Amino acid sequence: MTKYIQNVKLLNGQSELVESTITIVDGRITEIGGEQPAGAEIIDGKGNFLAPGFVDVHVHLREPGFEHKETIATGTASAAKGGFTTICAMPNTKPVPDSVENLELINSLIEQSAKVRVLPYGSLTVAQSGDERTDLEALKASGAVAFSDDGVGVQLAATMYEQMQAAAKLDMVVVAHCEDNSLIYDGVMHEGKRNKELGLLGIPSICESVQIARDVLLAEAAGARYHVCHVSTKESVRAVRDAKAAGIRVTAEVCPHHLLLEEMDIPSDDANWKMNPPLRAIDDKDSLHAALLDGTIDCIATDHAPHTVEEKCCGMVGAPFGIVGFETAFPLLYTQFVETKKWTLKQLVDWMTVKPAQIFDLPYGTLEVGAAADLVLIDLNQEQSINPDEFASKGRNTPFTGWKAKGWPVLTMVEGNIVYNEEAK
Ligand SMILES: NC(=O)N[C@@H](CC(=O)O)C(=O)O
Ligand SMILES: [Zn+2]
Ligand SMILES: [Zn+2]
Repeated sequence: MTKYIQNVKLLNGQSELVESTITIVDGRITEIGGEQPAGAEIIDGKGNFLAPGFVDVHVHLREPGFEHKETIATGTASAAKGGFTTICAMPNTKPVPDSVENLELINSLIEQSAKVRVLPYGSLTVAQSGDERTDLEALKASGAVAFSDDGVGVQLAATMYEQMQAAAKLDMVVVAHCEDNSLIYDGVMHEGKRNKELGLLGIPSICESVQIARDVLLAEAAGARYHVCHVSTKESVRAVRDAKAAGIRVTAEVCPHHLLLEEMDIPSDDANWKMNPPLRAIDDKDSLHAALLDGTIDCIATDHAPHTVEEKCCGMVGAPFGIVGFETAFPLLYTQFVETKKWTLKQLVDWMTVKPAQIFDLPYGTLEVGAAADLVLIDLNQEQSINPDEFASKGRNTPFTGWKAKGWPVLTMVEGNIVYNEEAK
């Protein structure tokens, strides 16, 4: 089966858009800029920008166990609509993928209903309880992309150290949600200025940064590959930067919301602004930008975390942490940072494709000949305002309602198959 996408613009190494074509045979890219092959199915790119499908190494699909928030079907439909073609699913489901049996159950659910490529994490501890360690070798053999207890921090240094040693033997990455439970202080937002104005308890920056500082030293001692989730504070940035300078094998991700928002943007006690880690101070936000630009932070990940309207209805105190991310990530980052010339389009695309793929040795996020034809066509001129009622996700929990943005995906393909088409709406 041959497909030929004509009339598209591709990025070159100088971040310029150049007219081209893509030929796909049996789900793989076979030629870039070639002539139309005889008998090919023709797809008109209509002059839109064509990028590698986005790779998101931090997402929550909620199934099994929390299908009222999201399912693999709705979560992957949301990913496809946002231009994501490979996503790594976090293990805070019920059951937790802490055994071969549970991971195989998740694999079979993915097989049944995923619209994009889903690579599941295995957990670091049984039931993510932080006590009993999981069998990482068995989880790897059953297809775990990496290991994480995301949703909670690993409290005991020895547990983290021993799992890092086990992961190092397997040449696998340990992925950490860094949060010291003794430093949460029942907070629901950042401990700074805005929480006092709103009369809400705050989570201090050290809650995150001290655990990162601990972990990079453990990773050094274990010789492990260590990846930090959703970095949010300037002290965390410094810990990662210093660790990299010392030759420790650490990588890090940042979420769109931490690049776009800070604590003072929170309009009121509204749980659509509640996520973990919380929106920090403006100098934290600035340091995240500097860290992306200097390579301290390697990539962008959404931490797509859907919850129900009922759970998010009634203020921050009772609500769960988390906001959705797939369908707003690219348009917001493109509009706010590429259109304004802070970043090049190539930088943004690399942070959402090859950079995350490299951390996990994934062969995705590239348009090279021979690669899987995972791609997204994006209309860079189309402007829309964000309306959660139009999300393919079950989640409506976003702080970006009403924001105007350009750069909307119009067609997404995984292995040459169309998984989202704006025209089919
Ligand atoms: N980020 C969040 O605020 N919430 C995530 C958990 C997590 O990523 O730590 C969730 O699962 O809802
Ligand atoms: Zn987390
Ligand atoms: Zn998460």
